[in-house]
Amino acid sequence: MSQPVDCGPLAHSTIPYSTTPQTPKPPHAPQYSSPINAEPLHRYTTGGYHPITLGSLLHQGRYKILHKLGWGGYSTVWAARDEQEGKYVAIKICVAEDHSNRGHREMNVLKSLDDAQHIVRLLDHFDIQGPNGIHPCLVLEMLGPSVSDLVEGRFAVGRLPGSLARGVARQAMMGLDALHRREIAHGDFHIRNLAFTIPSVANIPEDEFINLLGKPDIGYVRCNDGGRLGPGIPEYIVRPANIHSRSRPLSNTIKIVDFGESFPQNDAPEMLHTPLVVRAPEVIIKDRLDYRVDLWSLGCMLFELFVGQPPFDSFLITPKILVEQMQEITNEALPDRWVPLLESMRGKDVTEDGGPGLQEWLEEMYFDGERKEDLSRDDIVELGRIIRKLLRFEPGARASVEEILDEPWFRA
Ligand SMILES: Nc1ncnc2c1ncn2[C@@H]1O[C@H](COP(=O)(O)OP(=O)(O)OP(=O)(O)O)[C@@H](O)[C@H]1O
Repeated sequence: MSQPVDCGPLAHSTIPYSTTPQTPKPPHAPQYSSPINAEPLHRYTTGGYHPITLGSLLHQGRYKILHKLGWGGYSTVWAARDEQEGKYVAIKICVAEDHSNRGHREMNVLKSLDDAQHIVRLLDHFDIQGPNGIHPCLVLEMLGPSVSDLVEGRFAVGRLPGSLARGVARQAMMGLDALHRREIAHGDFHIRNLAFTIPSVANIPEDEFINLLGKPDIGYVRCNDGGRLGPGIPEYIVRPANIHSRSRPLSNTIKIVDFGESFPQNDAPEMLHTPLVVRAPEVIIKDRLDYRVDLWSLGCMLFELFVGQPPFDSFLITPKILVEQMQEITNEALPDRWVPLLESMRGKDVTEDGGPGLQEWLEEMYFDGERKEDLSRDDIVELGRIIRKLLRFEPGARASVEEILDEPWFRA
């Protein structure tokens, strides 16, 4: 009898872009609560997040924490003033797991990409020791909202105008091409990991900078049984700054962020935590991985950038159904070596109802009659042809980023 295949973290299959904390949520009632809903409090534990307060000084007093910019499954990210250089930066304080391999991996990759265009700049790095362990800290250039935050915050139609989408796609591909030329894979390539740059805030006074981000909104943490907070628990949770509000000027430049899943070509991991909607089929099937996982994700990203939603639906789906959806949309047979692996996966079969192919699906989604359409049918046909070159099951059959960048449609 065939063995079921462990398909990795399925917990986030219900939410398209959720992150994957490595420590499972405790089964019992939460011990702590805060009126501000941000990073999960149960992750403030040994190996988890570092508790921090506004005004803290890090790295021998060089960086002063002023606001929170965001959080992910592996870090909290803070706006800080570099007192030495008189400028504002983002500090990504990673979790302390295994002395955070992920944080160090991200740091090493960014160090090797110092001169690459469309990649977030690493300005400095250091470790801090706290009650939950030793945390790698990455000092990054401060960026603005992600592409998806911008769409949510400023484009009621749920997608970018076609010309902006084309510019974003081109820049994302230039950044990815720079990575691939250095034989590095991103491993987590999607529109949430593309962020717009912001106009320089280098020389403004601290109170003006805080005004720009909005006064921090904090919610005190309390112990649900009325007891005292443990040593690794923060005094309060800060609501991330709303940097995508309409009033703030933005540039048209984007950069790729979040290199925590990146890997060099000669040291591929066995598993990646890319969100299920953009996860390459070889990751789901558990075949060998290499940088070409990014090419599949790029195909999904292009679809989502122009259409406003990803091509595959991962809502309450099993990996097996997702691969079957991929087969339907790409209209491709699975590589022979994957067939037994797919068969052995848990999950019920879908009925053979012959759903739409990629081109049909793209047109149906783009010309849905509800959203502004500023690209022509010819544009969408071209886009479909390009995406088709990326959404190929065999990694070796996928077009390189360079080839896609060279497409006349992207050079127009
Ligand atoms: N350089 C930056 N400038 C401004 N904000 C940033 C920057 N880097 C990260 N952020 C904010 O912090 C959030 C978390 O960052 P990031 O995705 O890198 O963390 P992570 O812990 O690796 O997350 P994930 O679980 O998504 O892998 C981002 O969604 C973004 O809102």
